[in-house]
Amino acid sequence: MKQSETPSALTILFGATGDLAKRKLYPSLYRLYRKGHLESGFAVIGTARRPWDNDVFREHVKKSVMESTSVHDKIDDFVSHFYYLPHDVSDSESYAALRTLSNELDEQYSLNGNRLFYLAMAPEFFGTIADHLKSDGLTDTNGFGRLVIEKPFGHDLPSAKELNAQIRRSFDEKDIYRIDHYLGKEMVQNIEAIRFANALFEPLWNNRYISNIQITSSETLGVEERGGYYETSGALKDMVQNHMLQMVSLLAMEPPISLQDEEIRREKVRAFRSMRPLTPETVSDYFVRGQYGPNEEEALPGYREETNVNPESNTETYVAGKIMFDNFRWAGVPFYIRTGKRMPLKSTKIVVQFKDIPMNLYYRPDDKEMEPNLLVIHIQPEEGITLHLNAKRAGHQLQTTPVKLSYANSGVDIMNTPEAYEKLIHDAMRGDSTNFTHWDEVSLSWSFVDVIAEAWRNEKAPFPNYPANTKGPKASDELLEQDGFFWWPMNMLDVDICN
Ligand SMILES: NC(=O)C1=CN([C@@H]2O[C@H](COP(=O)(O)OP(=O)(O)OC[C@H]3O[C@@H](n4cnc5c(N)ncnc54)[C@H](OP(=O)(O)O)[C@@H]3O)[C@@H](O)[C@H]2O)C=CC1
Ligand SMILES: O=C1O[C@H](COP(=O)(O)O)[C@@H](O)[C@H](O)[C@H]1O
Repeated sequence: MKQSETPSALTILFGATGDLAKRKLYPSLYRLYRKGHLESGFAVIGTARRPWDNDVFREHVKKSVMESTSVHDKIDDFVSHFYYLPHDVSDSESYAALRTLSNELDEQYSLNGNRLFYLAMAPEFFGTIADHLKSDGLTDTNGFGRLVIEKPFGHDLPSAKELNAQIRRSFDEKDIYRIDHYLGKEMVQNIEAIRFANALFEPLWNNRYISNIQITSSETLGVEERGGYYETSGALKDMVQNHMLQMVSLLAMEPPISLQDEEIRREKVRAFRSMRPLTPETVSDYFVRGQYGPNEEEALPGYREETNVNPESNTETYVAGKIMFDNFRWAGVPFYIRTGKRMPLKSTKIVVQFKDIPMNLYYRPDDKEMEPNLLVIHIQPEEGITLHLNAKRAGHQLQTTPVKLSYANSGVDIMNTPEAYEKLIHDAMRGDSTNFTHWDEVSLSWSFVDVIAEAWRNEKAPFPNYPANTKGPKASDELLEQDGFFWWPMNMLDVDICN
């Protein structure tokens, strides 16, 4: 579908007074508006319990946009499309009022009955809201009715199944858009283009030429004010079950026969299915965990000192793991992943390490081993690609020197890079579900992660095991050392910005 073909639609936002709406959703809608993607008509109804009115809500939306960008053209026209309805999600009467307002706005803005129901609320409400939307007639229009839901989708496979069954009572799978915001990131979407639009890589994309793949997503922040949620989640469920495994599946999948959403999904699901399953006995061979402790020199608290965290908490704030695929393409190639809070760097990168050449004809002046070729995909904060090669050292017949070929989204490109949420909201409006997670992917990733979570629940860890603002527990390095590898240092891999 072309960018210009965004249909007119009413967005009904549950959780309109919340943090996600303020920080991500309103600024993203404004960016879509400024780029002209909402020209065919739009209106937004925000709902939450707070007794706000349209004016208070519009001021709130305006403020959130102003805080996120220095460009504010036509902001008053933009916010004039926003309406607020105080609403308790478990109260039937609220839905009658919502239906009346929706029908009025549908007519006023000629929205053709198209509706996007965006649930930016705690997951325990998802089932109730979906039920009411159907039983109280909000889905009963001639246009589309799509349900956009935030993570977490359950906290294990049984709860995810239950939640799925609940929302499927009211919505078909094709109308359910499960958000994984990593799939909206420009360079995550670029993984497919790098693989399938270059003659150079796809022939090498297998166990004959690749020795291992490393994905790192590190954060400098701690849990901040989300201790309550994080205690029930930990890094495994917060980051690995969704974002990390999604990136793994895009790297491991077979080429799809087209870029249609169902074709890509089919290949991702096949990749998930070929991940080697773990057992309670093998978990510790493949996965390790960590929890940050205090860093007194830098006055950083440990995880156990954070608000709403149990002082004896066994929750992991760091995970490193090795994922093996039992299929022809990847047999023997480890995919290493690691993610953690309170690390020294905010950075997400993928490193594809190629195998060494079979025989070395050159040497390095410092007697070091020649470095392997690396393809580095910089997801954030910088966006780009770097290819690490070896070239002849000028003036020396037999010596090589490492060189980098870099492409970085910079200047105009980076300013035009859509925010992940902007892209995903736009996709949901256009009915493109490629970058949303299908139930099959969710259920397979929970099956994989549940075994690890269960093993860890049953065994107390020697936490804390890394000080805040350091690179994680020793066990993470050992995981690779036992296979003869090491984590490529993040700072060494920084992309050179070419303007
Ligand atoms: N914040 C973030 O960065 C991210 C959040 N998410 C997910 O997004 C969702 C929302 O998160 P977040 O915005 O942080 O949460 P908040 O706690 O900030 O917001 C929750 C919202 O729900 C409303 N609410 C709570 N109870 C009811 C009720 N009974 N009836 C109607 N409205 C109610 C609250 O408004 P009121 O009190 O006025 O009723 C508020 O608007 C969660 O699923 C979270 O996991 C995902 C990724 C990142
Ligand atoms: O979903 C989540 O992601 C963020 C990290 O996202 P990023 O885009 O900043 O990399 C993480 O902080 C949060 O705990 C988790 O819920």
